Amino acid sequence: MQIRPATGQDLDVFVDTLHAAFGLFPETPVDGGGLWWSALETDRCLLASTADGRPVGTAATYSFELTLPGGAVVPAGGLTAVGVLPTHRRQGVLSALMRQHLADLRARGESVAVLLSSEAPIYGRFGYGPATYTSKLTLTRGKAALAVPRARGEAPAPETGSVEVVRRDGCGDLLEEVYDRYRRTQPGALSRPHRWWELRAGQPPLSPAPRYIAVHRDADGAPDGYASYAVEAGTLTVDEIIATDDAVFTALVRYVLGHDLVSEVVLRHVPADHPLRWQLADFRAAEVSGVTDWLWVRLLDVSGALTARGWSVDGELVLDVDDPFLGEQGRYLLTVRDGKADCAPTDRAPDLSLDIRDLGSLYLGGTAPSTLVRAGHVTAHRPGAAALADALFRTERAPHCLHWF
Ligand SMILES: CC(=O)SCCNC(=O)CCNC(=O)[C@H](O)C(C)(C)COP(=O)(O)OP(=O)(O)OC[C@H]1O[C@@H](n2cnc3c(N)ncnc32)[C@H](O)[C@@H]1OP(=O)(O)O
Repeated sequence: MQIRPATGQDLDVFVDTLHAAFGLFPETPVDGGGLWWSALETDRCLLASTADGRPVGTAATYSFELTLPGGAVVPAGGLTAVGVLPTHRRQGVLSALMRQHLADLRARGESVAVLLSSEAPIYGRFGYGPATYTSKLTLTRGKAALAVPRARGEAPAPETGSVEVVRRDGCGDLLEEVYDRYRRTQPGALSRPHRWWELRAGQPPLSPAPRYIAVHRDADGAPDGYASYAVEAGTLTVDEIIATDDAVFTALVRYVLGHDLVSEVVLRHVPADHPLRWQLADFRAAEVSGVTDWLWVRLLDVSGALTARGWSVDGELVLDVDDPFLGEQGRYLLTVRDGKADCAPTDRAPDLSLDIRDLGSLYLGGTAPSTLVRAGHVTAHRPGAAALADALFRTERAPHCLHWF
């Protein structure tokens, strides 16, 4: 078997091989991912072939940026389009593709790798762990009134913004601009490269599927949020609400809840810790379902990655990190002062021992170290070590990613 980078001439073969691996036909419905393959970066596609040149496996990488806790934005190679023909499975084709993929990322200096996993058991062995989570909220419209805010102290700011409804095709660059502003403030969010918007590649509102867009504007008329939605058989389904602050999110929820001839509003992709349920007059008017992992993270440079993110409390922690797939092992002293970390090799006794996949799960603050200690994945070597790690890794808001790739 050989692994080689694809060329522009290989694109049809690449896409055909991938579709055969999934048992799909190339006419992917627009709602299922739009013209996803048109956004592939050919120079970051890998083809695995048999000795006689027959293609049997594929993998591709997107050049994303990932927002970290603290607001830093770093390059992150997004693995996608992984497929091995049913006739060649469980013979090590994916393992060979992964070795090449991770080596390519390191050669480019990317210290964080990400993916969305079709099946949860596949990628842990390659060092990836689930790092962000998402859920679906179903609101029974008749019960789901928003309550009057009841915080003491300052009166809530009066709503000065406005909402305008446009069709997706009439939005121009507005969605791209608003999304880009939002993703820079949301840990766990990925960039959506300009090509994706240009080519209408991805799930709605990127895809050509028809959608209405409720655009929120601030008091000066500048767009600061949107909701992409469609109504069918009395259910209004929101693909995504992108809001540059919580008040804009609430205003867009108020808009969709006010839609006539709708009995149910479904919000796809709501972060696990979202305050919306607390804003309803009836806490049970929102049913949470489909809670699932979304973005998986793999670190390729432990020190580089840990020093890139921001931290909210001071402290010191010694981490013993094992990376079985790459055959690496390291012990690091993480020292956090004033929001920044220093991370250096050490021979001090470890506080926690963990696999690189677990560090990927902790990295964005979406998984508590104590949860993985209790699950038996991470070893805490002294009392209080897990609580200290919880305090260090915790972020003010859960990381969240709603980009599909
Ligand atoms: C980021 C993305 O693109 S996600 C999309 C992934 N693709 C798909 O789901 C399409 C359908 N599935 C496939 O094409 C293939 O089954 C793949 C790509 C998941 C796996 O490819 P293979 O070449 O069979 O994997 P490979 O032989 O390298 O397996 C390595 C190890 O992972 C295990 N493994 C591979 N796939 C799975 C799976 N779906 N579930 C559980 N274990 C798995 C193998 O058993 C093997 O374990 P071992 O080392 O203990 O023997």
